[in-house]
Amino acid sequence: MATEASVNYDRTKELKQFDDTKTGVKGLVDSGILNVPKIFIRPAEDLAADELNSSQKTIEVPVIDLSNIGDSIRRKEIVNEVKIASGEWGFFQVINHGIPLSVLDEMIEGLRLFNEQDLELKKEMYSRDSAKKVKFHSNFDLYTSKTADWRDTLQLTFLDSDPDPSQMPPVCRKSTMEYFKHIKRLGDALFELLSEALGLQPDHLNSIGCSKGCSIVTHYYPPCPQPELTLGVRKHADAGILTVLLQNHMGGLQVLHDSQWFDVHPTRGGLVINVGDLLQVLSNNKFKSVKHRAISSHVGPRISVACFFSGHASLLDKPFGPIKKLISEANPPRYEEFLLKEYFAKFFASSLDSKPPIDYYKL
Ligand SMILES: O=C(O)CCC(=O)C(=O)O
Ligand SMILES: [Fe+2]
Repeated sequence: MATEASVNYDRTKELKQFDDTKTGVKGLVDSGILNVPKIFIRPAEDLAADELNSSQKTIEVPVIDLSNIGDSIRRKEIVNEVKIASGEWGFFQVINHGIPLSVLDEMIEGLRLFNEQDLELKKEMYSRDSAKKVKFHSNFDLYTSKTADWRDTLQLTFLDSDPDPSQMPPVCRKSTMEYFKHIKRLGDALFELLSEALGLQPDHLNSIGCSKGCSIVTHYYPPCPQPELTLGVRKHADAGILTVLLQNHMGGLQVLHDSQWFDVHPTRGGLVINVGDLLQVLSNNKFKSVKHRAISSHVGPRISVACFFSGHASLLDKPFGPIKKLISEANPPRYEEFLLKEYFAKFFASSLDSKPPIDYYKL
């Protein structure tokens, strides 16, 4: 039954008003709001589901130490840990991955400066233009989702080239270029481990272009006056191949495991790795792409940097599906082949809370 409040609520108008400010969630917080606007409030059934999914946890998201990865005995152990974590959790953290702490800290600091700079400067970069490789906005799916998330995003997409420094916001240009260089190298190393964990040659995933082409999507989660009513990011699985995530010390990321939410505790110097839907497809369900979310908090900001490896742009027109070597009579394909171009078109036309595009290709 429509209540007086719902009759008087013009969601589209409120979304547009928020979008037109071009200053995102941080702009709202800076204006001194004390209540979360309705466009961000989660439906009552979502809030109730949280009660069911919270209980005492005695296990933790796996942490994998990559030191001595060149040692053949240690490497076998690491590959085995990656195999178990990718198959059971779809999530793990890596430590001693070779990226200096200063590079991680400077990346986070550059983003803090970007988000906390003069609002007028940020406004100039605010855009929803899909052709723009570098843009700032809040909620890529603002107009298609049921609930907006309490976060702002600076997105840097490079599917067919390396980043162009001249396109980067000056305040975080140097730190982002440096981070990108390191993350590409780590991506290659992770895809080698994942290939081995699937029983393939180490270069298999890299040779099909998995580590080429990535988007660096950075998030700024301002403090929230009523964190119990909204989320930093709704429950979703990542649509790409693999995500490497750097988070600051605030915490808030949670992963759904055995129908329960587990915190992914920030580990100093650690990076969170998660299997995306496309790696679940490539692995023919040997690896799991799992749902995760970020909760909001009275304190902040929380800052995170997701590097989405989604394959080189040249893969967009080629058939994509489970790796042939992983298919047998006993292990038939779980997905039909599809074009990544169509897959991503579906993803960008929908919202994080709608049917994931891989569901269209399940056999
Ligand atoms: O900020 C985080 O910790 C999670 C971000 C995330 O899941 C995403 O951007 O897909
Ligand atoms: Fe995600």
